[in-house]
Amino acid sequence: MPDGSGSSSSIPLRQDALGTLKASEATLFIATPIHPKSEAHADKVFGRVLRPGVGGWTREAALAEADAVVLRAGTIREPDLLIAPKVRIVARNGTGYDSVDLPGCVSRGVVVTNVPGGNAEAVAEIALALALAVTRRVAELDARIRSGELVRSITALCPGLLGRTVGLVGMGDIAYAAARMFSAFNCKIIVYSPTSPASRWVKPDERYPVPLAHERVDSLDALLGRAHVVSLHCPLTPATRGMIGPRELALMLPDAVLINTSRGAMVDEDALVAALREGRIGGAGLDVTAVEPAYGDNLAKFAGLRNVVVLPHVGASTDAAQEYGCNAAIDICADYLEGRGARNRVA
Ligand SMILES: O=CC(=O)O
Repeated sequence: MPDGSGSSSSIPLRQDALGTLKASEATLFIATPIHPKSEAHADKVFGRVLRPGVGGWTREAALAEADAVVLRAGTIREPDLLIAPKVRIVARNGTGYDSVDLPGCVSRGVVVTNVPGGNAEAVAEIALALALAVTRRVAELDARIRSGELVRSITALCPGLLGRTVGLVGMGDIAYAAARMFSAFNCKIIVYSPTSPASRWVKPDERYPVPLAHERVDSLDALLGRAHVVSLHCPLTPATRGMIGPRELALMLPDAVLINTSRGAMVDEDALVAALREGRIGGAGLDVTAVEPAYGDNLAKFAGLRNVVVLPHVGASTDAAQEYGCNAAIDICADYLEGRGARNRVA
């Protein structure tokens, strides 16, 4: 994963070729709707804000005019870049940037940025919510009583979360926030990351003034063999795509629960469904699926599985996270166009 210090590409940046531009005279393209307060912020900062489907603008026409793009949901791919000759920056509100064609941007001198950490607490909350929902059978029992079934409490026994071992894969801001939250349930935190330095896990920060008790394990296999909850918190890269497949599922404890709030493609869903159907693991909580949106046929494979809770990729969808992250992406675009550099640059 890039370190955020910018790429060393020899391709000249569009910004350098075109010179700086006042945001108040520039055009911002907001690719998909963002938090209403951030929509208003964009209108204040930029001279013109274009939104597909608003004021007669199509996505194509707006891209052709835009100097900068703010991306929340959706993607910016090669065909978009081909029709966006003026775009100098794509600013993603979010941690992941797999939705942006990075090589395509780099080859055109377009800078890409993200907002790391801006939604860490929000995503961690959803990881915790999913872990509770699955280990306490919340969604299953709700669905059963609503369908008219009389459920006696003695038939609803479950392992619960208190004191269990939570294995976090990844050591970024989201994993850190998740570790703090799971710690409140007296969980033992074990973490595995092939790449991350662990500095902030031992140095308290202002939000968590005591060092975070955790044990770092040196392989994914070691984590899978011990964790009652396995929670994924790494970016989707060629190395992490399909990282949880049949072999890894077979290494998990028989009552273990898999939580994925990162990217669906990190899990081999067919192997996961087979493991769940055969009762080889305890359950799964998925905020992300291989094919999104989680709707209609995309969800068919999970039909009838009571031990799975699926959400429509809402980890980052709190008011606070969205307003903060979208405002940050807008400000990053303005700063960059006006010559103050590209904060959180990933390409
Ligand atoms: O999915 C959400 C993000 O990338 O922040």
